[in-house]
Amino acid sequence: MKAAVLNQIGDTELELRDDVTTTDVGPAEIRIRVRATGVCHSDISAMDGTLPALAPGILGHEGAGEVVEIGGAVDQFAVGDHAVLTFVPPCGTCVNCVGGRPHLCAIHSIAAFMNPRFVVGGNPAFGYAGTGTFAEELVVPAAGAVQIGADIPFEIAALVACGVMTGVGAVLNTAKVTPGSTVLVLGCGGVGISVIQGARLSGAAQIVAVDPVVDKHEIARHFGATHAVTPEQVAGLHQSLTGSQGWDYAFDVVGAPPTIRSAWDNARRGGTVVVVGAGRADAMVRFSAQELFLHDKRLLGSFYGGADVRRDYPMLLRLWQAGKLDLDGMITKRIKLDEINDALRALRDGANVIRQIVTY
Ligand SMILES: NC(=O)c1ccc[n+]([C@@H]2O[C@H](COP(=O)([O-])OP(=O)(O)OC[C@H]3O[C@@H](n4cnc5c(N)ncnc54)[C@H](O)[C@@H]3O)[C@@H](O)[C@H]2O)c1
Ligand SMILES: [Zn+2]
Ligand SMILES: [Zn+2]
Repeated sequence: MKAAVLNQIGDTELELRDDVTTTDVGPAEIRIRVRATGVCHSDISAMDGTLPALAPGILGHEGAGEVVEIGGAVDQFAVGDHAVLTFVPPCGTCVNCVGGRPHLCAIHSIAAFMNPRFVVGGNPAFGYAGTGTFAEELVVPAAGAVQIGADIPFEIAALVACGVMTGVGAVLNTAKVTPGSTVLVLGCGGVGISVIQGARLSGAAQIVAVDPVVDKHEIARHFGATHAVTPEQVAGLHQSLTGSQGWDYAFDVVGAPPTIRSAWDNARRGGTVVVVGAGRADAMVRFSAQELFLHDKRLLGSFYGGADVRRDYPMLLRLWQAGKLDLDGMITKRIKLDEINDALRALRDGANVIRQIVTY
């Protein structure tokens, strides 16, 4: 089959090949024919070494498709089912799963680092984050997919698998934004726009979107931002909009020390700071020992939007069906796998794209 292969960490291009295969479907696994996948910044972060990944490998982790084969012990899927993938398949029995925090389950994620599920030119190759949706087919544990209705377009379903779950989930599950509150969102990519939509759904009274790419400001307003500015303009709004008190909630959706620091500085005393952006392991953010207690702020990390995928994927798709969550509008461009390197370049260069979707 066709797939885009990352040969080594540090490569800026993926190699398009048509001789890629998967491993056989194990008893507790399923084979999915990928029908749509988004391109997320975390794919670029795998290529440049910001986030852990193994090479050779197949990137892509925001996908949806059709079940085409099931293992002997799988009873929750049938061939022909439509499904959304997840890069954190919950094992169901570990302390995190039992404790109601299945997005922190590491059982399948660790296994994915040890068990390559692709074969490229006769050699084993890893699926990024246990997935690998830049391939026409992939094999995942049955827990790595959630069944959806056949009436939901695959491109809409794909968005939910990472960006929308992460962004809306950071608002609803992690921060628990309350009606009437004020929200600052740093970064207006696919995940940041999802944070803006989550804040709008939560009834936030003021949503200030920040992005250096001015063309994204109008898009941010379309999705619910009440104000949209460049990073340089934040200080002015801090004064004029919040009376120099700061915002109730501040989200970093970039993952760089300056934006994390800005989220902290711009949250009000007693406010909530949420780090959604995924930064490098060696990038440090400085806080004084005094400010951490004195301002009584909540500094929260948000991994995968605190997702309980079996609860939250259907919830997000119901919101879309009800016209309350705009997913169609997040698709800037539909492309074929052959154009994947252009799409990665556009995202890396900060072009005016929210989500580019590969359809198969
Ligand atoms: N927490 C998680 O589990 C999780 C899941 C998915 C993605 N992520 C991370 O979320 C981040 C966003 O992902 P994305 O796909 O939306 O990326 P993206 O590239 O589409 O968007 C990032 C946006 O940040 C903007 N930006 C750059 N510098 C800025 C600054 N100084 N101030 C404000 N905005 C700035 C860019 O112009 C761009 O619009 C990435 O770090 C990604 O790896 C985290
Ligand atoms: Zn992602
Ligand atoms: Zn678990």
